[in-house]
Amino acid sequence: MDTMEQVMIKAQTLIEALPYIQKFNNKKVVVKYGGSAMLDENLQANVIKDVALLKLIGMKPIIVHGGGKEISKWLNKVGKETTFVEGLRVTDEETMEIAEMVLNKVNKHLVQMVEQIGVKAVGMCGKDGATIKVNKKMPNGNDIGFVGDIKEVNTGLIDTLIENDFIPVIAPIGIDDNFQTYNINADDAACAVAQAIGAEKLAFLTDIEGVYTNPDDKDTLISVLTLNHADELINDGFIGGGMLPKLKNCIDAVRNGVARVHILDGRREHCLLLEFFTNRGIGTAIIDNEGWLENE
Ligand SMILES: Nc1ncnc2c1ncn2[C@@H]1O[C@H](COP(=O)(O)OP(=O)(O)O)[C@@H](O)[C@H]1O
Ligand SMILES: CC(=O)N[C@@H](CCC(=O)OP(=O)(O)O)C(=O)O
Repeated sequence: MDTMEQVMIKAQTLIEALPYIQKFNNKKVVVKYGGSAMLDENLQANVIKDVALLKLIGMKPIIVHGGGKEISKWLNKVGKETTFVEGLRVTDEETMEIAEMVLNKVNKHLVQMVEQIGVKAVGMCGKDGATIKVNKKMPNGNDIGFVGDIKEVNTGLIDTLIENDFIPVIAPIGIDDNFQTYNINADDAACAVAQAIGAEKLAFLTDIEGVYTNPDDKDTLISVLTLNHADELINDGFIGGGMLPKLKNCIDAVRNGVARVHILDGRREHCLLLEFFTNRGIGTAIIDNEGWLENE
C-alpha cells in the first residue's frame, strides 16, 4: 500500500494536470504512432492506455499509425528487397500488397487493444470513405512506385466516428482518382489529418528523445524549436534519415494552424501523459516564431 507521502504526490500530479485537462476538453488531438516504439508489446499497451485516458477525460483523440518496421519484416520473410528514397519506401505492386496487409493487421491489433480497455475504436485507412485522396509522389522527379502525395483529406468519416464516441485508428493508405491504392508515409498522413480536422495538438511518437543538433550528443536535444530554427537546421544539414520528413511535416502543421506540435520519445513509458499533463513537457515542441510554450 502507498505511504501517505506517495498518496500526496499522486494527488499533486492530478492537480497539476487540471489546467491541461480543462484546456484540451473536447479538443481533437492526433497521435502519430510509429517506429520502434511499436515493436514492444508492453510499450504498445502503455501508449494505448494513454490514448484511452485522453478520451475518457474528454478529449477527442485520433490515432494515425505507421508500421514501417513490420512491413520490412514481412517483405524480408518473402525474400523481397526493400529500399527507401528520402525516407519513403519504394513501393512496387507486390510491396503495396504486402504493405496493405501488414498495415491492416497492425490497425486491427491497435483497435483491439483500445477496445480491451473498454473504449470504443474503429480502424480505417485512407481508402475508407475516400478519406485520403492522393496523387503519385515523385520526389525530385524519381519514380518510386505507388507512393502517395496527399492532395485532400475528406473528414466526413473521421468526424462521424468522433461524434459517435469512437477513437478513429487510421492506417496510412490512400487512393487516387482511378481507385489505385497508394502507400503513404505515416507522418505525412498524420500531418494532413491533423490539419484537415483542425486538431489542437499533433504528437509524433518516435524512437528518439526529440530533435538534436547532433544525434550522437545527448546534450544537444532541443526542447523548443521555432520554425525559423527548424528551417535553419534542415538547410544546414543537421537533420537526416526519417527525422527529415517528420520535421518538415511538423513545420507544415504549425504553418497550417495546428497550435501544438510535438516530437516525443515513444520508447519512454507514458510519454503522452507526461507531455500533455505536466508543467515540464518532454521531447521537442515545434512552435511558430512568435509562439509561446504552453507547458512552461
Ligand atoms: N537531428 C536529428 N535529431 C533526431 N533524430 C535524427 C536527427 N537526424 C536523423 N535522425 C534520425 O531520425 C530517426 C527518427 O525517424 P524515423 O526512424 O523515421 O522515425 P519513425 O519510424 O518513428 O517515423 C531517429 O531515430 C534518428 O536516427
Ligand atoms: C511511403 C512509405 O514510406 N510508407 C511507409 C508507411 C508506414 C510508415 O510510415 O511507418 P512508420 O511511421 O512506422 O515509419 C512504409 O512503407 O514504411
